[in-house]
Amino acid sequence: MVIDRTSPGAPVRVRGLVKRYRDLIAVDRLDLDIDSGEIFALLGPNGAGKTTTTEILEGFRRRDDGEVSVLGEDPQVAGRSWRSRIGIVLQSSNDYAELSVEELTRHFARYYPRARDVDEVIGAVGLESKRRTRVRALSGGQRRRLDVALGIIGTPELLFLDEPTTGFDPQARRSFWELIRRLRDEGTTILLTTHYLDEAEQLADRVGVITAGRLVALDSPERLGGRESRQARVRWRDGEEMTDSPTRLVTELAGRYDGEIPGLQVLRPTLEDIYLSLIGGERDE
Ligand SMILES: Nc1ncnc2c1ncn2[C@@H]1O[C@H](COP(=O)(O)OP(=O)(O)OP(=O)(O)O)[C@@H](O)[C@H]1O
Repeated sequence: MVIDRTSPGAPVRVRGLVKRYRDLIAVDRLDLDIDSGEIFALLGPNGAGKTTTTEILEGFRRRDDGEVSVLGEDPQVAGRSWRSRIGIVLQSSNDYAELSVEELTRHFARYYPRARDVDEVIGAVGLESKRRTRVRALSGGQRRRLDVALGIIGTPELLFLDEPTTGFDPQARRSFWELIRRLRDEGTTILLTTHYLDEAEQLADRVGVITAGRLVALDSPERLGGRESRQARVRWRDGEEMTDSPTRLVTELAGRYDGEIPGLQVLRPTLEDIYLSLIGGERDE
C-alpha cells in the first residue's frame, strides 16, 4: 500500500519549542524538521528530552512556547481525523491480556478509516504462529511485536517508534528493521527514538542528537559529527596507527610483510564513538 499524502510540506516542523517542568527546562528552544518519507532517529542520553519532545508531537503533552506542526496541524488542538493519520507504538497490548493476537489487532483496525489487512500485519511482525494465542501468554518480545502491529495497523502517514526493539532477540530485530524499511519505502515518515546506535545506523536517513533539551548535532549517520573525515585506526599484529590515509599505510605494510599483513584491521569510528564524543562521554578503546 502506498501512502496518499494529503498535507504538503514537512510532516514535522518544530520551531523554538520549549517545555518546562517547574524550574527544569526539559526542551530548550528546539528546532526540528522531519522530511516526508524519511526515517529520523532522535538520540540522546537519559533525560535529554526525547520523550517530552515526541509526546508533544503526538499531542499528549502541552508545550510552553514555540511552534509545532505535525501533518499540517498543531497537535495540541488536532482532532480525531488527524490522530488516525499518525501511528504510535505504545505498550497497549498489556491492557488486553485476555484477547488473542488476532482479536486485538482486529479490534484496533476498527478505529481506523484506512486500516491495513489484519493478517498481513500479523505476518509482518512475525506473529502468524501466535495468532490465536492470548496476549497474556506472549513473551515480552512477542508483546512488543504486537505493539508494533497495533502502531501500524491504521496505515499511518507518520509513525512514532519509541525504543521499538527493546527486548527483541537479534533475529526479531533484523526482521523488524526490514519491516520499518518497507514502511519507509511505502512513503511512511518515521520518527525513531532509540538507545541502540546500531539500530540508528541501520535505519536512519538522518540522526539528531539532543542533550539537555537542545539539538547538538544533525546529519546522516555516515556524516554525523564529521565522522567520514575522522582518522582511521589501522591495527595489525605488531602495531597500531591512527591515519588519514589508511590505504597508503596498508599498502606500505603489505610491502613490509611481503604479502598478507598478520591480524590486519582498519577501524573507523562507529556511530557510537561519534555519539559519545558529541554528548561528552569518553570511551576506552
Ligand atoms: N512529568 C514530568 N514532570 C517533571 N519532570 C519531568 C516529567 N517528564 C520528564 N521530566 C524531566 O524532563 C527531563 C526530560 O525527560 P524525558 O523523559 O523527555 O527524557 P528522555 O530523553 O526521553 O529520557 P530517556 O532516554 O530516559 O527516556 C528529565 O530531566 C525528566 O526528569
